[in-house]
Amino acid sequence: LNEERDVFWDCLEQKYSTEILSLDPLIVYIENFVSDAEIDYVMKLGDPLFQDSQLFDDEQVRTVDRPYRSSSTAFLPYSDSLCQCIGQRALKFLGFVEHDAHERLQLVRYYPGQEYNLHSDWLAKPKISRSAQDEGREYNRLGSFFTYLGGNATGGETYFPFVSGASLESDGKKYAIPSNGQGLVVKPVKGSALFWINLHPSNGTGDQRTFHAGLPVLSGVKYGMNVWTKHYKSSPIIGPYESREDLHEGSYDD
Ligand SMILES: O=C(O)CCC(=O)C(=O)O
Ligand SMILES: [Fe+2]
Repeated sequence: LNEERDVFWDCLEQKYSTEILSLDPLIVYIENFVSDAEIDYVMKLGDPLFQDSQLFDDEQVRTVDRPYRSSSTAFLPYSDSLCQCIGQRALKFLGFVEHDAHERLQLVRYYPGQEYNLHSDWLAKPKISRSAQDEGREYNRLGSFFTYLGGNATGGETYFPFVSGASLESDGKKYAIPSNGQGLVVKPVKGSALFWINLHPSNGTGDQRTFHAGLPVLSGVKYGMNVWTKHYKSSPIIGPYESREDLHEGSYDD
């Protein structure tokens, strides 16, 4: 039944390319962040695990809030070898930015009419980690990697209303200025990812300008994948950064 789970992936180097869409807050477009084979695999892995997407309320309790967030979510097992490769790829991307650990990978799925209204990925109160290696430590979500996994959706762009728009030279295939002229919309192109920094580097508080939405899917289905990286309270956000190797194993379940 679960034969996919027994596949062991060696971490292959993935050749991706990057473009900066916004410097402050930092938003980077990453083309080819995951391969088609990786997408096929995580979609099969996640397929039986989808449940109604949840939100955190003010007390950090998970709740379902439709229609605010009407999609489905599948948490992927941290122990899976490909999930670990993708997680390490994300952490390596961070370079001199704190990259001790990330939350469990999660898939999101939107059917027509489904959306995720305006929200921040950072949390108003720090989260308390429940993972084995950093249990009890307070953290917030420093980096967001949102990867588009395909599904032939129309609509379903990711919308940042408070970020300066894309260059007028952009052809609109990857990202564009929305029709109202305000902000940035990024199209769900299979294999591409959007990376941004959620917290103010100076003090670790949430950056309001990173509020964003997953716009309603008009037709087809949209799949995405979240990888959120952690900033521990009282750690420096920007290096020179020496990562703690002992934290690289077994971080999951947040
Ligand atoms: O669906 C999107 O385009 C964005 C999803 C998102 O922001 C999230 O899952 O936190
Ligand atoms: Fe988000």
